Amino acid sequence: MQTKPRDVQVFSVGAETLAIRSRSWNRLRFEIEYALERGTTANSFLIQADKNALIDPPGGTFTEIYLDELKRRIHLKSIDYVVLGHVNPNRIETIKALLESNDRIQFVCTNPGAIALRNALTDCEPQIKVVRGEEVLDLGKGHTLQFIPTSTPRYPDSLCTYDTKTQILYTDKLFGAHICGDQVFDEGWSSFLEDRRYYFDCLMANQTRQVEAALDKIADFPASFYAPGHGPMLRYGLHELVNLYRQWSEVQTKQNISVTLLYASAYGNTATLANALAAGIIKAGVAVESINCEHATPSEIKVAVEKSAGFLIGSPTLGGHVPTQVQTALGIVLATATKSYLAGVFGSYGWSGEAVDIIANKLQDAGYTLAFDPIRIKFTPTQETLRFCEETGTDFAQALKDSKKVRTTLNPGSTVEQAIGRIVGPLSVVTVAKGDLSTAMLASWISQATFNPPGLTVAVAKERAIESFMHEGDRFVVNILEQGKQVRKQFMKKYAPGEDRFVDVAHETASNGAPILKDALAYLECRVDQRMECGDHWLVYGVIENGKVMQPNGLAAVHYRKSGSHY
Ligand SMILES: Cc1cc2nc3c(=O)[nH]c(=O)nc-3n(C[C@H](O)[C@H](O)[C@H](O)COP(=O)(O)O)c2cc1C
Repeated sequence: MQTKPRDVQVFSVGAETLAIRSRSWNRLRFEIEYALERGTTANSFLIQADKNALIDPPGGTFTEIYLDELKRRIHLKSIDYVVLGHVNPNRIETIKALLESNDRIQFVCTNPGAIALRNALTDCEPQIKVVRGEEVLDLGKGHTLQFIPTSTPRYPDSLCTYDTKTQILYTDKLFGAHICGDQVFDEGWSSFLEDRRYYFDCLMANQTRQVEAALDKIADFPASFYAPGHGPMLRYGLHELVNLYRQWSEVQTKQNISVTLLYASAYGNTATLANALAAGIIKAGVAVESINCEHATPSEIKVAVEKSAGFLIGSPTLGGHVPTQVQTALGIVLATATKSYLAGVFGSYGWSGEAVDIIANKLQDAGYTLAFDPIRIKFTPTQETLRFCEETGTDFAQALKDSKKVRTTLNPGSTVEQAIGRIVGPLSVVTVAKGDLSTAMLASWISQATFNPPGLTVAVAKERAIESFMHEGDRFVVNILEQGKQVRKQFMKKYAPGEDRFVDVAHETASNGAPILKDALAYLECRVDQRMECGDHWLVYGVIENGKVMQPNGLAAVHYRKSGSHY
């Protein structure tokens, strides 16, 4: 893992335009969108024309190094505008520091952005230019800024900005990726595809209606490149990624089952939990429609609930209460959803946390089944609690699929199904560990794939918890089990979200960090080289870097089946 200190990279990306990229080489935060651990960049931009505009200053972790670098390029006092693609609590620290040097700054943002900014800056009266879409901002020297509000549940104040001179479209959250590196543009763009897809799955897939609307809006602006808030700029793979965003969105819209995810979040903690739950649900092939209760109309909520088979309600506790907007949403749910809907409740709290219990009790009193114990998380969620939420989301989706009796496309009892059942593989336990987290999966869809380099493939169901630990560059161990030994039993049971898979299992740590089962016949230490999306599974190709036979006289346990419709 990289241990370089944070730094700031400055690069000219167009006439009078600098990209100022604050870089974190390590995982920046716990939110699941950072889980691939490739670091990130917080991209800010400076346009120096007759007037000077700064776009998207970074969050508090970068304030000092960012301002030091910025001061080398411009007197802070000569900044006229700060354009905000969205306002979040994180960014406020840098905004306050900018205001201390220059109280003349005019902020440019949407109306929800202005409200958030005024709430966060209680000890001053920031000058704000609210944009709704028709306004233009003339900076001189040909730089005219146009604004495109692209509100989403997660970022209701989201704003894209277009500069007519450079034809740069500043896309903020859209088209980002959490990757850190020296590369400013996306040369060899397809090599970032896994990161972009992961970012989409975590942040966009639960709000595809709004993402598709945003894509339609920005399509009208001829862009030389897209400048997202995180990761490399999009020049070479621009059209391809826009098409992929459409395709990935369409996959969600076409799912047969959907869940409505209703929440409110004053400080972002409940929203983070909502995102992790959504990622777990989506991974299991069930669509999610996220609704931020603070910004949704009653009819939007009603329509979403009517279309779905289950709902989740998330709420912080504020002043011992459920915020009014969540209460209203709850009322609509109670009036709309039949008792067959599967339900779940979650929320972040500070000390008493009544909101979650109030909602859970109301739902239970009304006769709904809660699919999991209400999740209450104190203040900011940790890496473990977010994993727990993700797995809970997956179980929730599975329960819905079971209740709807979603079947494989194989015809039970057919000759094809029986023939497929004759495909055999070594019964194994695949193990992984990352930071404090570890997990395992019983697997038999494993096969040697290459001689040079030595490599194998493992088919991992999309909803499997271990899937999140098997991205490019991740390490894993295949423990091949021995015939006649009963190791498999421990791994055949159904685990609760976050449950430790290694209790009472003799194991040690491989040089790649993953657990080796001491009772295995042999083990192979692998590095994920590629993964391929194949229907309901990911086919993971791993290069074998180390391995050992532990029982030289033993035989591999082989899994014989009568039918190809189960493992
Ligand atoms: C004005 C205010 C009132 C709060 N009241 C309560 C409370 O009564 N009980 C409680 O457990 N936490 C309370 N909290 C703590 C929040 O629930 C906690 O910060 C939580 O993480 C907020 O979740 P959010 O980020 O999703 O808004 C309060 C926080 C604030 C700012």
